[in-house]
Amino acid sequence: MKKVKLIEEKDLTWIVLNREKLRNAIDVDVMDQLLEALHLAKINTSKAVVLIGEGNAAFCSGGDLSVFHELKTEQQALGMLSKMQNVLEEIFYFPKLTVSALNGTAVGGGCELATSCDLRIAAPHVKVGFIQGSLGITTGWGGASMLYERLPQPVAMEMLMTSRVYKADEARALGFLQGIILKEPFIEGVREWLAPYLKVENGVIAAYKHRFVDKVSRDDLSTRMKEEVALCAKLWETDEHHQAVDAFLNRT
Ligand SMILES: CCCC(=O)SCCNC(=O)CCNC(=O)[C@H](O)C(C)(C)COP(=O)(O)OP(=O)(O)OC[C@H]1O[C@@H](n2cnc3c(N)ncnc32)[C@H](O)[C@@H]1OP(=O)(O)O
Repeated sequence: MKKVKLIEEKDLTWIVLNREKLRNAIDVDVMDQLLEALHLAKINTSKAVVLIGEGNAAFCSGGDLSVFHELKTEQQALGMLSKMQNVLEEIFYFPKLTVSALNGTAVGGGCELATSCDLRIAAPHVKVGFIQGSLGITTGWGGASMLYERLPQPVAMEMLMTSRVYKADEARALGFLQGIILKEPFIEGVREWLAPYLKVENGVIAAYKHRFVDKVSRDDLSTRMKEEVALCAKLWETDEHHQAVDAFLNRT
């Protein structure tokens, strides 16, 4: 079974993280399959891409700790972190509208993934949090550099430094989320919320997207993300990080 599903419709391409039992955690296969799905979404005729997770418990629980826990050293971590940085960059500069539809909780790298999209919308039960700090690391996929592009600096700093987990309405008030989807089923609510964006032609969406990404130099953002990834890789090999992950994996 594919770990990432692609559903192509006329106006929307849905990219679905398909690991419900592991709360849609991201391993190396998911990274490869995300890139593949993005490539197909780029060349089809849809206007927007929606990232979503299977089930309603989690949008994405971040990196797959059951496998990434095997990465012990800075160098080992760097390879994995850089690979996902590349995926996030692809999404940030994607030539169509990109939306993270949070049908469940987004924590750690799951929040970084959501940040790479132009817009974030969520079901009311959802929680979001850059919890990396509580695991003795920082954002490792370049998510902080992107968050500083998306939110006012004090708000981004609060979310990152406190490692707090926010309820959906709190995240909406901070501006991290642009909408709360009350309608059920969630997917229908997402379609309804996005409908006004999809009334215009592809060229209009592409043009306005271009105006935004044009002002964020790719070289500059990429350099900042690489520095962020390298710093996270350093923290990755500390005892504090390994002990925190052990505690999660061995909880009773
Ligand atoms: C590498 C880049 C940086 C990062 O992403 S660091 C952040 C890593 N992520 C985390 O620490 C989040 C860990 N997960 C959680 O806090 C919770 O599972 C979460 C997402 C709030 C969902 O809670 P619940 O709905 O109560 O589900 P649960 O805890 O019982 O989990 C169900 C099964 O999924 C597993 N799982 C959840 N998140 C995972 C992850 N990131 N990697 C690997 N396995 C993960 C969890 O161990 C459990 O497995 P099992 O059913 O006990 O075998």
